[in-house]
Amino acid sequence: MIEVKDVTKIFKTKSGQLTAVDHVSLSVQKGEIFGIIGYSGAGKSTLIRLLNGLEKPSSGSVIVNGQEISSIKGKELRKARQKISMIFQHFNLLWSRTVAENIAFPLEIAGVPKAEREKRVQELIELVGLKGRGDAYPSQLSGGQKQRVGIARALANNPEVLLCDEATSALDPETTDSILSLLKDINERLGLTIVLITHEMHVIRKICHRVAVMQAGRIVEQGTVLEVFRNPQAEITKNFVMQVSDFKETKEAIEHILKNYPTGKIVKLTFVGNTSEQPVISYLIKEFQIEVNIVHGNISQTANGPYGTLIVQLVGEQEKVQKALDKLQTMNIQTEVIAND
Ligand SMILES: Nc1ncnc2c1ncn2[C@@H]1O[C@H](COP(=O)(O)OP(=O)(O)OP(=O)(O)O)[C@@H](O)[C@H]1O
Repeated sequence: MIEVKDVTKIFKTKSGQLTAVDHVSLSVQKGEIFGIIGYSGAGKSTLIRLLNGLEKPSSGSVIVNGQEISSIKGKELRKARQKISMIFQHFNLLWSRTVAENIAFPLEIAGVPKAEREKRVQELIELVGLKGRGDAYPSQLSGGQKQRVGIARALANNPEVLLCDEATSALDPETTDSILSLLKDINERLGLTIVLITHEMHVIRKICHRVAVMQAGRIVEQGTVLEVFRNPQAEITKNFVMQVSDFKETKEAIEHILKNYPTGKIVKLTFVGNTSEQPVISYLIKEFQIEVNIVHGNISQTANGPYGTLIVQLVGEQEKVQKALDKLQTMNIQTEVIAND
């Protein structure tokens, strides 16, 4: 659905040339939710603007829905853009228009007749959960409701792709979750391809199928969300994964247990998919006659399935502890020894 091939974007600034996007390649499948995560200045906004032709690459090509967005312009580009919608962090609503009139706006531009427009607006209002609020003005809505209007407006012309530029960054955590659920629901119901940019790993974990991590204009890592969570490679990715893993608590818990139980091995176990539901602890105790103390545990749901980490202290004869670790590997549970006695 989307092919970004070796794209570089260089801006000319007063202080010289600035490479915002640096030899980026990625592909997004139809119906997928693809997340791009990075800190401020990583080049995410520039990359997403390249996807709808708001920016032109300095080199490389961008193909969306079979059309080379990077080389078309004028009327042809405007037409292609109707199928590539976007929602924004600050919603970008028209403040003097009602909810219904905001949603109708892209339909007016596309020349849809009035009766058809009104019908479509009502459908969209219901789809995003704003029934009864059609006559309200944006200033009368909460942040979450404003973003729902943004989503309805973006869906008006039945796009193939929805681009989300930090769409939940201005919202509180609960509202963020409700907007993410709405996006996931729309993705599933309409088969809409979604590309989102964010600096929050929570957003990636909650709805994305695949993720690319961006740093200084480059993609330093990409893969399924489950794989990246389980086995982050780059330092920056490890930091992002830590955002959602209560690491501080874990560190304190490990220090506490090391002080109180200075024997045994402290091991981090990582489970994915079905392995997260196996009765591992009781199995280890029974099978290897070792003591297993739980230090910390956490299971998260991702769009690719559950993923969990468990930090345990294993105490017992060294040989038995080693056998238990070997066995865990064969059960597709990743083990990492954090501290030895
Ligand atoms: N039109 C422009 N002209 C000059 N420099 C630009 C332009 N747009 C972006 N940049 C620069 O390109 C780099 C990447 O910016 P970009 O906005 O794409 O990053 P980002 O990851 O989206 O960060 P943020 O979330 O802060 O917007 C930054 O150094 C920025 O200053």
